[in-house]
Amino acid sequence: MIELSNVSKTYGSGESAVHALKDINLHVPKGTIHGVIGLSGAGKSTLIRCVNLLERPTQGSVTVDGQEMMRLNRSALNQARHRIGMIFQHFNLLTTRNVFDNVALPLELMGEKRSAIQNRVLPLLEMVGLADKAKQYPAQLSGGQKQRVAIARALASKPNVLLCDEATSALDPQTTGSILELLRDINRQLGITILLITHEMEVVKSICHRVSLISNGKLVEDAEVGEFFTAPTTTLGREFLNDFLQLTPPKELIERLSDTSGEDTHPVVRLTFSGDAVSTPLISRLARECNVDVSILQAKVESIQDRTLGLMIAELLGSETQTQEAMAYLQSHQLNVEVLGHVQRTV
Ligand SMILES: Nc1ncnc2c1ncn2[C@@H]1O[C@H](COP(=O)(O)OP(=O)(O)OP(=O)(O)O)[C@@H](O)[C@H]1O
Repeated sequence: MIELSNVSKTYGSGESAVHALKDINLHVPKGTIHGVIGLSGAGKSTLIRCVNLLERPTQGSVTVDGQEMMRLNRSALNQARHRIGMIFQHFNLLTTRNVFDNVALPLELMGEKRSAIQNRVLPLLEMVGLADKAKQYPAQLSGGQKQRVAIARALASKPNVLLCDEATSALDPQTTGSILELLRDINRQLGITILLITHEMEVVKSICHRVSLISNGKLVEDAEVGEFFTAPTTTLGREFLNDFLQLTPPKELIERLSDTSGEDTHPVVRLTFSGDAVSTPLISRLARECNVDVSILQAKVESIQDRTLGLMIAELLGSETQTQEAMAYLQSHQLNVEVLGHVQRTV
């Protein structure tokens, strides 16, 4: 449904040029929800705005629903944009128009008759749960309600793609949850393909089927959500995951950690495991087969879509050779083992 091929975007030129997107390839199949996550300044907004040509790529091609967007003339581009809805972090509602008239706006611009507008807007307001707010003005609404109006407005022209630019970033967690639920319903009931950008893993976990990680203008990971949460392939991906899971060693331990290993130290490791490994008694086997004791500092199990993810921070207690063997043993059982550092032996 959405295809970006070798898309690059450079702002400015010469010494002040900013290469916001570098050779991006992205495929979002029809009916799916695809998240693009990245740090501030990574290029997320630029990427999503290239889909409906609010930003024109410097290079590459953008295809939406079979139409090559950069080849369209002005009027064909306008037509194509009717099929691509968009919502924004700060809602972008017209403050002088009431809820009904905000939702009606795209239909008015398309030259629809008042009766057709009435027939379209009222069911949309029902759908987003704001049928009783039609006459209210944006200033009288909460953030979540404003975003619902923006969603209804984005759906007014019956798009088959919805672009969400940090749509929940200005909302509290509970309201975020209800907006994400609405987006999921829209995807399921209307079959609308959704491309969203976010810096929040929670958003990706809640509704996305697939996710791409963008860093410094490049797509560095592209995976099913369950795969990304259980086995990110880049350091940045792991950082996002660790921040999300809040699995960081206690402060006292961080202060004691050193990079240097030796016979008088033992390693502190972060273990991530999924699938069969979650239900396998690996820790007791480690004691039996490698003669290494495990002191668990933190542990949790998370459900990510259809997968279970286990996480643990632990000290491995044994000689240097034994702990090396233990780590190799864990890796051979598909655990991701990350050495956080080494602490002086106290036992
Ligand atoms: N109109 C512009 N002119 C010049 N540079 C720009 C413009 N828009 C964005 N940039 C630059 O392009 C890079 C990517 O910006 P972009 O807004 O796409 O990132 P982002 O990931 O959406 O960031 P954030 O999460 O902070 O919104 C940044 O270095 C930014 O300063």
